[in-house]
Amino acid sequence: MNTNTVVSCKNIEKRYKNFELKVDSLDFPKGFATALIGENGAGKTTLLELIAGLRLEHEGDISYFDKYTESDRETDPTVKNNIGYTGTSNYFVPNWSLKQVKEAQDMLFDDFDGNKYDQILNELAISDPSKDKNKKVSSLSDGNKIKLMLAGVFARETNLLLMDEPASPLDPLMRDKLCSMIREYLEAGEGEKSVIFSTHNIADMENVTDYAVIVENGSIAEQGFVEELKEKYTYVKGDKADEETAKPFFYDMTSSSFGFEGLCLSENLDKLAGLDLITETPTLSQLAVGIMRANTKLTAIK
Ligand SMILES: Nc1ncnc2c1ncn2[C@@H]1O[C@H](COP(=O)(O)OP(=O)(O)OP(=O)(O)O)[C@@H](O)[C@H]1O
Repeated sequence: MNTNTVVSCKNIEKRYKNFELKVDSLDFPKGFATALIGENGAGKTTLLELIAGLRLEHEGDISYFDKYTESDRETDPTVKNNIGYTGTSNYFVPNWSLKQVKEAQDMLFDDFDGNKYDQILNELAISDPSKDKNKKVSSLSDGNKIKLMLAGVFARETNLLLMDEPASPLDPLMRDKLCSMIREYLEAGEGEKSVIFSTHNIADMENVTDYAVIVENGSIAEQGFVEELKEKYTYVKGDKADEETAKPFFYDMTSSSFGFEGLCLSENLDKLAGLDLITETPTLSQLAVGIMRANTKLTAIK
């Protein structure tokens, strides 16, 4: 698929004492929702924060909207104003009232739409703006603090949303609502708006994930449009008797006393001809877990 790029990462290296993120080339498609998926400590937050400009020191280059550099992101307000970011922890002052949170965002962002913000807070069932304006941020639950940040970014006129695990603290209904909000945001952008989010809630976010990037041990283990990945890999199940014959042609296999199952590269399926197997299109969860397990450095998981 030929697509434009909203964020392009080239030769990125970010080192900590016990960790290195190394990304040779990663282009996030413009007009789509991309999910960053990977085990704990894989480097998803590090990558998102490098893109958001919250961690500045690194090697390599990140470009935005096909033309802007990282230095443009810092100096040109049109770039910064075009990007919304939500992190895993609340960035509003705990002692602020909801009224102060709204005023601060109104002051910080020219494109902040107060009416839209109130409407989103209402839809997210966090507050009735006419009654709750004196409620303190600190009195909100973790999920409601995340909703406050989500309302803030969705109430702005941006072309790129970066969201670090937005679904984690949300209940299932609100995850569904978040998916709708992301879909509506993309549709309103008519190909110009993009979303990049990290998630461990793969099944809940599957229907809003167009492109997936699987991050493992600081590098990109796999990436692609979900529909293309579902063609590249096939989910295969078989009986115990065929396990040893099939194993060399599996990308990732788990076995029990009854049989085996796992991901196979579709191009290898002909090598399994003659075995009594069930083949299925993998779900995004099956794809992600299989790819994560095949690439993890945690031997206990293998
Ligand atoms: N400021 C820091 N100093 C040292 N090491 C760090 C720092 N920030 C992150 N790391 C390390 O970098 C690695 C990647 O962390 P990161 O938060 O990016 O992972 P993640 O994929 O977002 O994990 P999770 O799914 O648990 O949120 C971890 O080993 C972490 O300990």
